[in-house]
Amino acid sequence: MPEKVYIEEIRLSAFRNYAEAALKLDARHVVLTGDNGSGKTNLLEAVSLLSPGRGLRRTPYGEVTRVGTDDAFSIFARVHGMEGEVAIGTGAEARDEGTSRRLRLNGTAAKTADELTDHLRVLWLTPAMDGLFTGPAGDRRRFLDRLVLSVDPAHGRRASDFERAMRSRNRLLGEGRMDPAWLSGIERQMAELGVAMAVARHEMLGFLAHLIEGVANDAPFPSARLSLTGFLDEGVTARPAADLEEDYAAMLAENRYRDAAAGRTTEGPHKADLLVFHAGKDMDAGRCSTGEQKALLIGLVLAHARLVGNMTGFAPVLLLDEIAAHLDEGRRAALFDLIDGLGGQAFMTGTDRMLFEALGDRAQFFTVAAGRISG
Ligand SMILES: Nc1ncnc2c1ncn2[C@@H]1O[C@H](COP(=O)(O)OP(=O)(O)OP(=O)(O)O)[C@@H](O)[C@H]1O
Repeated sequence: MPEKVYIEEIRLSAFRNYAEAALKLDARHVVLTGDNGSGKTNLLEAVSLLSPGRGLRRTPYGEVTRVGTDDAFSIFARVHGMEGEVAIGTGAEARDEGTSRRLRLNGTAAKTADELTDHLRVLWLTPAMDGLFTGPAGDRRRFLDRLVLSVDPAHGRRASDFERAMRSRNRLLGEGRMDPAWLSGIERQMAELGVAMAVARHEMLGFLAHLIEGVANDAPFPSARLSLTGFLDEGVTARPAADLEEDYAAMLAENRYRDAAAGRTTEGPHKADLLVFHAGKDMDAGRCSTGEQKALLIGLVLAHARLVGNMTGFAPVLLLDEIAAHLDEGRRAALFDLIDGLGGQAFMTGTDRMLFEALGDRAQFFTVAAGRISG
């Protein structure tokens, strides 16, 4: 069983509907119940900001800061982390800050938010992800990239470097500057980064497939079969990276005039799509029922959590927003056992405390009402 990482304390200031709030925790799971709009998801969002990126809602930081306050939001947490106890402080520099936040680890300014992954990994499942299988490919790509990022923090840097190179290429093409030497240099860089991204994504699918295979057929959550399409496809696993880079660089060179006319790069890792099949029914997830899709998603997130635990030796912190709402009693109890079996700390929300009864004393229970938390 992987070691447990858990949040011992979290304090919020000027965060969403919280003026000030503090939560002291032991290593158990955390159940937050309260009415709609009371602040349950906001609290999960604060925990999600203990990982790199913009958190589970991906909103600009200016919107996160409490309306009507002059000070920017801040979050402080004490975590029993992967390298022992750590104090994490984060928040926006200024009230209207959109895209950057400061981060201190044990009182010292961190160079990049990636340093957070040395201490804890945070994974989440929210109702906003319910449309994942039927929504745009970009959402599924982002979902997959987050999976990769949680075991391979360098994936984020590769993706942003690729984006930057692609923007330079698009700009040159858009301005009609068809300088072959300059373009070839950029395209070579795009090829290296793009193939590395594709390989990392395929590797993640391989790991997950291996893990899912080991799950019994009668498990309460159906198994997913995953594949990638839209960029290099099967070739990624079958051929050496150097050959794939050659192919992609050649493709980019050949597409220059077409891409100039389209105003964008038409082929690349930014065009990939994650295909999800309900393995038991051999059915495209997008055509499964709402309940089946939710169950598939839960199964996928739990498999991912197990993978992170196996690969790092530490169980991730799980944020499960309204996880119990649409499950019958038997499935709920089975879900809690599965979550507990992962060995980490899970935060779960719902409107009704009764839904979480089967957790018993495996969880600490809190009530949230209008931006206040009580035990
Ligand atoms: N920047 C902000 N300043 C003040 N309040 C905000 C801010 N952003 C969001 N809110 C408010 O926070 C409230 C709580 O939202 P939250 O999503 O946490 O509710 P919830 O308890 O998860 O509810 P539900 O059960 O409906 O999902 C909402 O009423 C929202 O308007």
